Amino acid sequence: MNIKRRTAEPYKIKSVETLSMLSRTEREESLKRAGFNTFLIDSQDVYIDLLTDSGTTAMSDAQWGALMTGDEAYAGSKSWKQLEQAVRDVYGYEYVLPTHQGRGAENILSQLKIKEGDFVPGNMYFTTTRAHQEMNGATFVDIIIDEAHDPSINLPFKGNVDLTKLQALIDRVGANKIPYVCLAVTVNLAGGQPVSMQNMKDVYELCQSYSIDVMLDATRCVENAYFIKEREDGYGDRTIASILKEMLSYSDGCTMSGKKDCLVNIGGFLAMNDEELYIRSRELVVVYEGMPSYGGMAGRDMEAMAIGIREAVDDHYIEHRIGQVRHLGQQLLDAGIPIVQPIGGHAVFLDAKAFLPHLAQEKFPAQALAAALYVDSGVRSMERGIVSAGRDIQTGEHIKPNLELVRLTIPRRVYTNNHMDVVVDSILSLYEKRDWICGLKMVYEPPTLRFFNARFAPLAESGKLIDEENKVKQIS
Ligand SMILES: Cc1ncc(COP(=O)(O)O)c(C=O)c1O
Ligand SMILES: N[C@@H](Cc1ccc(O)cc1)C(=O)O
Repeated sequence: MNIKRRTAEPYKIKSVETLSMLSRTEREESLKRAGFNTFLIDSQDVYIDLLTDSGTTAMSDAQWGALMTGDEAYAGSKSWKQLEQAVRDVYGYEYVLPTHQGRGAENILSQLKIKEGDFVPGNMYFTTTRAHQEMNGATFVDIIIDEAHDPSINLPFKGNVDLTKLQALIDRVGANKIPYVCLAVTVNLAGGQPVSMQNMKDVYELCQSYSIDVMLDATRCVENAYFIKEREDGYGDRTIASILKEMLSYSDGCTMSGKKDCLVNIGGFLAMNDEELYIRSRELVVVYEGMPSYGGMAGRDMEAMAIGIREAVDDHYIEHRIGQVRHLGQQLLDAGIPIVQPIGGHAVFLDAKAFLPHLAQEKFPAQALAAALYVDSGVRSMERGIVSAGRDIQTGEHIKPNLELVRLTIPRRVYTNNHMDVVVDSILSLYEKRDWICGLKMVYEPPTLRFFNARFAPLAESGKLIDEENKVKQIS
């Protein structure tokens, strides 16, 4: 008999947190209070929280144990030494500075490197990263391959940079107007898509020939390493740790949100090999974050992060992590639900344009779908479409991204595959009722990073987001 052997979690559960299970009416009320924005729903009203994989990790017993050993000294904390050493060992950069989270590092890097009128190329934008670049006077330029903007194209390395786009930008504006290339591994908004080792090498070589730095957004770099092991020739027998080290060697430094691939609930860092940049960054760390020996983190947080950095490169951990995301995504694909392909590293992304073709993009289909999913089952997801893209800084018009997505983001080591199955069932049932889901109008719009706090209302006259009783087919 040909038995397909299954695998299970490479950990067992030592402590549990009870989930709240509201009635549908209670969820409808909660959503209304939240202005139909899943960011504004109280977490106690959520059953399965797939809003983000950021800071939502379950820590290991070793990490919890280490909290007690945290050195809370204002200066020279020994916990900082542990963290610094872990970054040096696992990531390979010479200089490290702690920050309270990823955007703390983005702030410092952008302030130091960007001058008014500069251009920062990147493989698709990320909200906070672009906000810091723009606040410092730069224009973000997207240099990701075109295919990344099409949810249905299946490519192994859909996060790759199009080198002709990078070369064209250098030719157009000149290398001296490009302070650095911001290379994300993986690419969050493209669907958690990886960059190949070859592409990282090529970008680095091209940049070196023009003395342009390559600064990684290393937030999900371990997930990227896994895809290289799985998909790129010559890496199948290598450890994740060695692939990761090689990846980062094709860069001059990185910003890191420790809340993802460092397996902790808070923290981040800025790392680099250039001593001069390090000294200047240290000056800003004391202004914005705290002493360079804690940077906004408690000593106990740094102890936990030092351990998380090493745990994340365990081959069994990462194989299960990516496997769980696929467990969710593959069932949706098999059932014909439109999702971004291939399935990425940290999340499954529903293609809201294809799910709700009756809603024009100005009616916020991804926002409406995320809200409808919450009503259906208490599963919280996140809009990643026109609301997240914001407005063009020049024209003030909505930026209309090709990708209008709902992100189902899987926290690390938190949920079981049974939870994933519940999510699948809810999405399948919603797909059957999709015609009855109406669009939204934005009734409050904050000026920056609007998706966090914006408020919406249903466009349907009934005021109902899903009119199941009357089965009213919604048209745009
Ligand atoms: C790709 C990427 N870069 C940067 C950040 C910023 O990190 P943080 O949330 O820790 O500030 C995030 C998440 O916010 C992210 O997903
Ligand atoms: N980086 C986290 C938290 C976050 C969410 C949305 C943002 O636009 C910014 C930050 C995430 O991607 O989930």
